[in-house]
Amino acid sequence: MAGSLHSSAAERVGYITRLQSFSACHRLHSVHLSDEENAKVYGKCNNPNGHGHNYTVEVTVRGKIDRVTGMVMNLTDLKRCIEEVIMIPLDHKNLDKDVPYFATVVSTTENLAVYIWDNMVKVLPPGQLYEIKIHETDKNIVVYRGE
Ligand SMILES: Nc1nc2c(c(=O)[nH]1)N=C([C@H](O)[C@H](O)COP(=O)(O)OP(=O)(O)OP(=O)(O)O)CN2
Ligand SMILES: [Zn+2]
Repeated sequence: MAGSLHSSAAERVGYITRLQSFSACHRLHSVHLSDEENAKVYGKCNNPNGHGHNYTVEVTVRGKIDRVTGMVMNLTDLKRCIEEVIMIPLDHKNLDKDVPYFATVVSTTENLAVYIWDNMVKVLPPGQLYEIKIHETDKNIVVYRGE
């Protein structure tokens, strides 16, 4: 088809997403703030006893749909990456105490998305990671695209 965006020679781009749920506890507390400031900024989420979430992460990869395989990437490979980057270090963990990154970085969902992004790019083919979306609760959702 002459002039078509998707002539037979063109490559099509697709987005594939895999969902992964995990459970973890945390406390919102910044090392850059006093105890009083922490209590004021984070309220109940600064309670020293912490609290838990059942997080759901959406990992989206963008890439050319390979003509031969029909895939952007094999979802089985993405599943392996998610196991390594999300499940092993984060599931059933205390984010602040068990994950060294969060010793000095406050464990907000924004920072959790950055942590997952930074580690996911290390195990995925270059330039393929498109988006990390985290559902912290049914109502609280964070998106990070590496900016
Ligand atoms: N910008 C951010 N704000 C807040 C974060 C965060 O990660 N980024 N996190 C929290 C708390 O950790 C916690 O997630 C809040 O939980 P909660 O208020 O219970 O969640 P809901 O709003 O969904 O609950 P409802 O009380 O039913 O509305 C706080 N802020
Ligand atoms: Zn929380």
